Amino acid sequence: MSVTISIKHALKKYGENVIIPDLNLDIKEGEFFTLLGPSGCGKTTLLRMIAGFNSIEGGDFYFSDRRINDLDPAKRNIGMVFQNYAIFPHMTVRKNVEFGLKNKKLPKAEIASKTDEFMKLMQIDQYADRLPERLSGGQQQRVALARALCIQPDVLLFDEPLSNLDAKLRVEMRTVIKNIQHSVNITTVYVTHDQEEAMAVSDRIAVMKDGVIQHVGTPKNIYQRPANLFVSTFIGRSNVMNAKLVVEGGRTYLLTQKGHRAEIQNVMDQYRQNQDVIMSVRPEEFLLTQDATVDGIDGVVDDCVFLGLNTHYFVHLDSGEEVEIIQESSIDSIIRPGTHIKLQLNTEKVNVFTADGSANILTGVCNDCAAS
Ligand SMILES: Nc1ncnc2c1ncn2[C@@H]1O[C@H](COP(=O)(O)OP(=O)(O)OP(=O)(O)O)[C@@H](O)[C@H]1O
Repeated sequence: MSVTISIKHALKKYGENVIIPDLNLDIKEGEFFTLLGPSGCGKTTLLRMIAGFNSIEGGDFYFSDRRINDLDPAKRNIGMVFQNYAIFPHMTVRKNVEFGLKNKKLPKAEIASKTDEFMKLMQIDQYADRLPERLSGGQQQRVALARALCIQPDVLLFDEPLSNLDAKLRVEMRTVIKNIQHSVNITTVYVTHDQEEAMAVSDRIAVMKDGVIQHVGTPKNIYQRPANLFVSTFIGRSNVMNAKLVVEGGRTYLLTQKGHRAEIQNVMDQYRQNQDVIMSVRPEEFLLTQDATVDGIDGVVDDCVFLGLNTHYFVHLDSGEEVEIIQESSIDSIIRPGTHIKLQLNTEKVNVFTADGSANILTGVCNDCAAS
């Protein structure tokens, strides 16, 4: 049976160092939930608190209605696939998979049938009698996954499970993990620092920094309406520029450094006032034209990189700012370095933050964090 995970006011310290000051989080039943953030932000620490391997200095952890703070890790019914939680090298694939079932002291026939079932599910049944050293990295992770799944856990925990694999296998294995998770529907917490991996597998993502959750939302919401400047620059690429918000006659405009003005509709009421802001634009969201009569931001192409489907332009704006623009490639319209161009802002696609970067001032930020 799958469970919800609820974390209320979690506090974690190592000695005097506060790693997680006050964290609140609600994970839904059957959800694929990812903790994403830069190295050292506390993802593994939080995962290990959920697993029961780390002490909890404050707060409450629940699996559904059951408080688990003092529950022994072995009694939490958790399946784990950790980067350094390697499968046993001296045991065959079959013995590795049946390990958890033996610990549960299930009848022999049930152990054999469940082991077969999960080796088949993970497509490793043909290697049942091999030792792990004769398997590829991807196959070894399939063994780890089969071992985690066959005990029918309430919760699955993954800590950077793909980081030892090469790029191609990482992409293949993340699809395997996502599909298996959806078919077994077990509440899953997945730790990674790779934002593309997080976007590819997750139902929802929590972006963390310094032990504090910055934004909880679907991959699409986090990408399109990041809650603050940190999230905007950590997830995907963003061009960040200084701008001013100008309110005139009931209308709101974004004024860029060289005086270009574009009307913006979706500013939250409490922020609708003249103020310095930071504007962030995804490289694919600029409209770039060579038409000098268009009302746009002036710049000169410094470099262009043709990458097949897309062409990347590096543009020097008259304000001194540098931006990257991605356009779909078209054989006859590659713009050469040195060309004067105009950039138009699609104000529905830009994000605008307070001058300190701490908040997105546009509507549409959906922060599902319990603490917010
Ligand atoms: N056993 C420990 N004793 C003291 N400090 C620790 C211990 N484990 C982790 N830390 C510190 O806690 C902070 C968070 O570490 P944690 O491993 O949770 O980060 P992370 O986000 O998972 O990073 P990474 O992606 O590099 O694994 C780091 O500053 C780390 O140095």
